[in-house]
Amino acid sequence: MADGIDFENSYVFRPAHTLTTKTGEWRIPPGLRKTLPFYLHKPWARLGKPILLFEYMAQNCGPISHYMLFGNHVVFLNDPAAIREVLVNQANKFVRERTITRLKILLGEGLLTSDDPIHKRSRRIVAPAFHRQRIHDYADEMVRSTQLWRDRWHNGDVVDMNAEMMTLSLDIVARTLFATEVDDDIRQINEHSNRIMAIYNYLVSFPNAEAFLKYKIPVPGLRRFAKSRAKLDEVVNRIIRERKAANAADPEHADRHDLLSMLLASRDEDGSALSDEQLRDEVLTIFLAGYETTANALSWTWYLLSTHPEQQQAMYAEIREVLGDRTATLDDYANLKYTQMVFAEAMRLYPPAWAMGRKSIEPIEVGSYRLPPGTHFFLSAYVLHRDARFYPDPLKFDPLRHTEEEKAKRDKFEFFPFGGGPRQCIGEGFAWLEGVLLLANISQKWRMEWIAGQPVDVEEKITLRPKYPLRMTLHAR
Ligand code: HEM
Repeated sequence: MADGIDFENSYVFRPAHTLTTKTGEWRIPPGLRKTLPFYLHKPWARLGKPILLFEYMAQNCGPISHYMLFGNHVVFLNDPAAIREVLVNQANKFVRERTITRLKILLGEGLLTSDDPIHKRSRRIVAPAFHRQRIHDYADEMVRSTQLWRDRWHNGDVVDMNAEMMTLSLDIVARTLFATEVDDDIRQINEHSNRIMAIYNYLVSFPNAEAFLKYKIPVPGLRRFAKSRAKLDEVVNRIIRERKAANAADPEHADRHDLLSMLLASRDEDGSALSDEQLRDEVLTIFLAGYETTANALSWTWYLLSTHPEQQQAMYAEIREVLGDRTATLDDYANLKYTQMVFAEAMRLYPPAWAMGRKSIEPIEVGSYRLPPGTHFFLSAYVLHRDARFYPDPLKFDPLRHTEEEKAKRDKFEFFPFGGGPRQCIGEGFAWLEGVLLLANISQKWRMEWIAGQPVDVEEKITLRPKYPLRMTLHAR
């Protein structure tokens, strides 16, 4: 907790205290004295900038802090042991938080949005599509896409690297999920999911949007959403229908080594498969969860490399040594150690899934506190990864923080860009492989130079996007 603040007499802060209600006695962490909207005039409580709020809470109230919002208790955790309690040890006492459950209006009961028991079953059925061996099949497609991409650039081109990574990552998802290039269908999925993501914050804040949608009550933002969702349904359902028909006609070639083949073939222990509706939900979930996160991780990596020529050169030296003029493939992954460390360090500073939330359904004991059911818990990899208690000189880009030796010293929840526990990212292996192979194959041919003087900031939407274009000059090697 910050020194020198008189919590007892502060107008902003309130010390830890005991609260007795009809349902029990609770021990509330230190935090804000009044409900959050009361402070909206403060620079740290600006709408749409929750990172500022979380940083402020962690700095002033310590690793476990509290505020009230619309009658709900909200707790922010900035402590690895407390985060482990929520994500792993007491995971069964939590459900998804509203910022994610609201996505159900788009993703239905897919892996990302559902709670147990639906989640457990989906995870069992979808898991084989992400097994190590299977991900290795996808590596070829990742490499092929990247090769085509890097050959399209010209020496001296100036590009917005975020736009480039979004399109490349989309191509990779299209090839690995549907065994197709970015054709008209994929473009439509992309366009309509982007439209929906653009109004995501509005959708989250809209009270009872589900009922408005169900009864087709005409509200402009929701109408736009419903239109895009109908288009997405049409395209995704058609892709699934056509694939099923093709498989029925030619069962021998049903496995096209893509994610969709795996989802169609997967069975639960009792032999049951995903229904058409579940297939639609999972396909859209994997599409959305899989492409923007990786694209943002890579965009931030290029930004850091282009502004740190020494580290960019060190990575290139490794790539030359491991590959010579060969293209990096799956077998090279393990030897591209510095490249892996660069990707890790970029995700430390700019974790694409910058925050996670849970809502408790039982009393929760964490640290020396006890919170009632219905409390919203938030944790942020962005805030914790930049905490000097865990990373000295935290803003310095230093890939050597991720050597095997350093990693062995670290608690899992000091570096958790992929979360943890039963909801840990199912695509983590996929993302590491895509990130490292793409960095190696592009760096082999290109050096990036940052164009000085541009503004750089984060935009904390559902993922951590660059707020402005990341413009850099490409130099052929
Ligand atoms: C750098 C890239 C990525 C990052 C940083 C990332 C991060 C995360 C995180 C932190 C979670 C857990 C959220 C929570 O606990 O609330 C998650 C879940 C998930 N991710 Fe990823 N992800 C990435 C790439 C991918 C890819 C490539 C795929 C699929 C191809 C994917 C699919 C999913 C799915 C389906 C879930 C929900 C899992 C569940 O709840 O069982 N992600 N991701």
